[in-house]
Amino acid sequence: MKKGILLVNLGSPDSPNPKDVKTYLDEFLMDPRVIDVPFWLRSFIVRGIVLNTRPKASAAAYQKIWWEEGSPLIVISERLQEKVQQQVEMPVGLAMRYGSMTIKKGLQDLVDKGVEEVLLIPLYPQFAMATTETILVLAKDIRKTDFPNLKITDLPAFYNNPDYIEVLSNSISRHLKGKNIDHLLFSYHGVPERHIKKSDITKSHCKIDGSCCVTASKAHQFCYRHQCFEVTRLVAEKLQLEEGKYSTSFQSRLGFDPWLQPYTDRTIERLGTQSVKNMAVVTPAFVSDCLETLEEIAMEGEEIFHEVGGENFTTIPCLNDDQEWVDLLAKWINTWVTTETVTV
Ligand SMILES: C=CC1=C(C)c2cc3[nH]c(cc4nc(cc5[nH]c(cc1n2)c(C)c5CCC(=O)O)C(CCC(=O)O)=C4C)c(C)c3C=C
Ligand SMILES: [Fe+2]
Ligand SMILES: [Fe+2]
Repeated sequence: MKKGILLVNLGSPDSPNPKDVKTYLDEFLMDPRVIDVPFWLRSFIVRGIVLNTRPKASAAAYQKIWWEEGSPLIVISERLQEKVQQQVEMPVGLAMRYGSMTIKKGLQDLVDKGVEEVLLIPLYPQFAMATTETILVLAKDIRKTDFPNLKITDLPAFYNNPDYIEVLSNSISRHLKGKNIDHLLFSYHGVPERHIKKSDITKSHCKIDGSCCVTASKAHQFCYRHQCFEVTRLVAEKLQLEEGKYSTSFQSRLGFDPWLQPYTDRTIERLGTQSVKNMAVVTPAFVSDCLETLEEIAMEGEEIFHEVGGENFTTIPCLNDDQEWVDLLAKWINTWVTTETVTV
């Protein structure tokens, strides 16, 4: 069977103009795994409220980070795709969950090249229903309706894979070389607390208290919160970070429901106020730089830090098309080719 790879990332608007941003946000926020309330309520919230104001504000933010070649997230994902393609002997495609580069087109391109078996790689280290799950569910629906003979296997969340932790740790070390950092903040994209409870396969483990995420449970296979704290713990161990000199927070909350805490903006403010002068932020929920890293952290985060007296603020780039990251993806792909299984 001829094999192929489909890398899948989140997606971006076609342009940073309010009209394109609105189209993109409509598709994104109407996804029942992103805003997980009944359709009528989601329509009311998204189409009746959010889309009346947010596209203009989001477009202004996108305009600050947009590159000549396009959206950073898309351009970086394309660079990654090209580099992975150079390392493996089967077609490597790229698709986005939202926007014009659809999963259907990505699968069609592979099928047109004679591919019969696809390894789908969601470009997220941690599992979340708003990211990995929505990709897998959509890909399976598309397979059923359009490509019934195509075999699809997916790469599971790789948050605790030792090679991934090493690549991430090496990248952090490289970007902090020669810098004197008082505090390293691991900032992950937030999700509503409700999402964590919904993904709990035991239905009783995740209480989002101080202990559930550090108490072993099979719920952790799908617990975004646990997986984020694990990345921090494993990287801190690898880099021998001193207790108290690093912490975890969650960014990009939207709406009024409780989201995972502590919140990144308040954490940066607190650290700056508590006399941290030199801080760095790493964002391991994203493998490609995007609006959330380039604007929310590198611009807004830095501004908050300086306002409260902080001096040096370093935003560590995502893995992007880092050669060690490319090599690791190629290693996972080649393992799948030779063993027919994917375990990370
Ligand atoms: C209820 C809303 C949202 C949930 C839940 C959510 C989860 C989530 N998102 C990412 C990764 C990215 N999100 C990005 C942008 C973005 N996210 C939301 C909302 C939710 N995300 C919105 C409305 C937006 C658009 C921008 C804005 O208006 O604020 C991006 C950047 C995309 C880009 O084009 O650069 C990424 C990447 C993860 C990993 C995640 C859950 C774990
Ligand atoms: Fe998001
Ligand atoms: Fe947990």
